[in-house]
Amino acid sequence: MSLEIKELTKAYGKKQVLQNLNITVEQGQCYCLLGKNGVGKSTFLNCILDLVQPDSGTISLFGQDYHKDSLAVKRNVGALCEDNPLIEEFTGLEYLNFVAKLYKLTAAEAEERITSLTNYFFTDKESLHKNIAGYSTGMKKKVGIAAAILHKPGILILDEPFTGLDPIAAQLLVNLIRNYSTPNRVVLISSHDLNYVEKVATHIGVLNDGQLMYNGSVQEFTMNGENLIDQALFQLLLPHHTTETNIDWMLT
Ligand SMILES: Nc1ncnc2c1ncn2[C@@H]1O[C@H](COP(=O)(O)OP(=O)(O)OP(=O)(O)O)[C@@H](O)[C@H]1O
Repeated sequence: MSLEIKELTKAYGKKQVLQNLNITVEQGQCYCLLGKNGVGKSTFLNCILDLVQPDSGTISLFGQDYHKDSLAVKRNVGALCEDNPLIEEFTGLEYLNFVAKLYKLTAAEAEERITSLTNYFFTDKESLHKNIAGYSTGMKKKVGIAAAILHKPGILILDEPFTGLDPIAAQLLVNLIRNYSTPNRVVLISSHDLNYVEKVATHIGVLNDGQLMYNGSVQEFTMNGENLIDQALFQLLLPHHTTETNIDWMLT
């Protein structure tokens, strides 16, 4: 068992966001968490990353939990957070080298991995010598993704990884995620980009009202490919969606 979340509960003030969530993601799986805006996907991922303190519940990664040895757990996790915090005064290369040092990569490892990842994602190498502050959203995202996998973490957590990427970069990321999902690793993604989710997910979780409305394989979710993921998701969520306001004024 690789990533095991039991009875996870989180409220912000009176707003109950997660209620007794139970999720297990096994090695080799790419688990994609779906759900409407504000349903708690980032909160859930941030609890796993120890960035948000849950009210109750346990989180165990490869049998270890944060209470026993938080550094050992964090060494084995790579993350792209939704707000993708980088050090904007650094150039892209400086930032990636800084992250490589944090993870104690050797100079040779850092050189090899940073060169290959930047060659993979960036056609404009010049930009990597410029400050991140001047990067576009997509360029920042590529740096954030490269930083997340530089140390080859056993658990890779990506919050909205496709948002802001151009179609070519998004397809490169699809290929990278597929290659990264080896039988000994866990990949956990939150995304609204169902076309890309379709290409990488082995398992799906649908969060709604603090709980999982679906938690299982893609095959079962799509009825062995009879539905696309977006059709299956609409069927699940639309009955729970109310539109109280009409917008007919726009028609005239
Ligand atoms: N630090 C915070 N303090 C108070 N409320 C918060 C905080 N962070 C998130 N929330 C609230 O918790 C709920 C879940 O937010 P969260 O960002 O986890 O949702 P999400 O599913 O990731 O949304 P989206 O798909 O729009 O990114 C929202 O109602 C949000 O307003």
